[in-house]
Parts: sequence; structure tokens; C-alpha cells
Amino acid sequence: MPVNDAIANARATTAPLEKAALRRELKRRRRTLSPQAQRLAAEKLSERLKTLPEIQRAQRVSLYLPVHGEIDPTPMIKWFRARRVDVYLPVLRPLAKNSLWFVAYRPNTPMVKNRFNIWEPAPRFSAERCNRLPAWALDTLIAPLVGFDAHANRMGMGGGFYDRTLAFVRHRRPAPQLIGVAHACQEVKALPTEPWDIPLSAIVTDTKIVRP
Ligand SMILES: Nc1nc2c(c(=O)[nH]1)N(C=O)[C@@H](CNc1ccc(C(=O)N[C@@H](CCC(=O)O)C(=O)O)cc1)CN2
Ligand SMILES: Nc1ncnc2c1ncn2[C@@H]1O[C@H](COP(=O)(O)OP(=O)(O)OP(=O)(O)O)[C@@H](O)[C@H]1O
Repeated sequence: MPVNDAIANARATTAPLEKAALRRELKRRRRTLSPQAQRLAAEKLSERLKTLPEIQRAQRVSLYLPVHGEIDPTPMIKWFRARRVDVYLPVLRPLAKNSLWFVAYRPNTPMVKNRFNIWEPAPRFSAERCNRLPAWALDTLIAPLVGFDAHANRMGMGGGFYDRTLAFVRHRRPAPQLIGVAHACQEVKALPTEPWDIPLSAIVTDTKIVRP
């Protein structure tokens, strides 16, 4: 099936192959945005994020450093720091498969590239317990999406990193709020849902806010 039909028809029954094709197409879409479109999208995203109660109330938030055309949440960093909100970055956990912990991102945090070529706090810094938090200790997570739909279903990179890291929210309260962010062009008609999907509080794009 051509990829565009796969996108139009994506349903709860989507086969793994179609899901992979859909993921590829959505990644391609965001990569082809111009630097100017990216800057504008980042600005508009920040404007919207600042209006969310989940963001306004948070004292400890995580965001990410964008790669491959991901929408850029980093203009929020200055705003958070001005409000004395602690900012954390996801770091690939050593020894735990496809799982994250969250390490303080301060002006002096030493950074290295991880195996996906994404900048993250250096291992010797992350190893210090005082510099990191488990996901349950965050108020709000801002997570990158590859795709989403109008029901706030999400598709990520396919590693299950956020789903695994947040699996505890099913039996632990209060749970952190999960905010997915993406470019408007990453919306599809309907996405397949998986039993392990962790529900989002909201999805924010450069043009709108979607609540489940
Ligand atoms: N900026 C950013 N940081 C993040 C994530 C993310 O999606 N984006 N993650 C969310 O889980 C975690 C890392 N997870 C990842 C999972 C898979 C791939 C991956 O498959 N990368 C491909 C190429 C990417 C592409 O084709 O667009 C690779 O390296 O071959 C990368 C990161 C934590 N940090
Ligand atoms: N809680 C979990 N425990 C174990 N495996 C999990 C869990 N959550 C997800 N997975 C596994 O992770 C893999 C990727 O899932 P999926 O395709 O839904 O990724 P995704 O939507 O890109 O998620 P993410 O954005 O979290 O990376 C699946 O093979 C799934 O079995």
C-alpha cells in the first residue's frame, strides 16, 4: 500500500510494517521543514506551552534537545530558568533497556553525544544522584512525537523509551503530566493504539492544543 494511503487508513489494526512506513514518512515530513519554518514553529510552540496549567504549575520539568527536524522546545528553557523551575533532560539509562532517567540541565552541565548522536548530560555528571531524578519525581514531561491524531494518540521513535520509563504511572499517584509536542504536519487521521501506550495530558503543536 502506498505510504499516503497507509496514513489515511491508519487504524487500530495497523500492521507493524505499515506502522514502520508511517513512522518513516512522518520523520521525513519534519526533516524537510526549512530552518525558518523551524524557528517560527519553535516560537509558536513556546507561546502555546506557556498557557498550559501543567506547565505553569510545574517546578520540575523535562524537555529534550531536538534532532532531525523535531520541533524545538528549547526557547522554554530561558522562561523556566527565569521562574526558578528546574529543567531536566532525558538520559539513556545505562544497564536498563530502552529506559530513561532525567538529569539536571544547568548552564554548567557537561554534555556528551549519546549513541543516537543526541547531546545529553555526561555520564560522570549523571552518575551523581543529586543531579538526577527518576521520572516519577518530575511534575511535567515535554516529549517529542513522531506522529499524533485528534484523540491525542501518539507515535514515538519506536524504542518505547517514554512508555517504558512511565509504565509506573498505571499504579502510582500523583503521576507526572506528559505533554507531547510535534509540528502540525505530523498529525494523521488515526493512529493505532498499543496496550502499553501511556496517555498524554495534551499535545501541543505550532498551531493548536489537542486534549484527549
Ligand atoms: N531529541 C530527542 N531526544 C530523545 C528522544 C527523542 O525522541 N528525541 N527519545 C525518545 O525516545 C529518547 C531517545 N530515544 C531514541 C530512540 C530512537 C532513536 C532512533 O531510532 N534514531 C535513529 C535515527 C533517527 C531518525 O531516523 O530520525 C538512529 O539513530 O538511527 C533515537 C532516539 C531520549 N532522548
Ligand atoms: N512498559 C513497557 N515494558 C516493556 N516494553 C515496552 C513497554 N512499553 C513499550 N514497550 C515496547 O517498546 C516497543 C516500542 O513501542 P512503540 O512502537 O509503541 O514505541 P513508541 O510509540 O515510539 O514509544 P516511545 O515514544 O515511548 O519510544 C514495543 O516493542 C513495545 O513492546
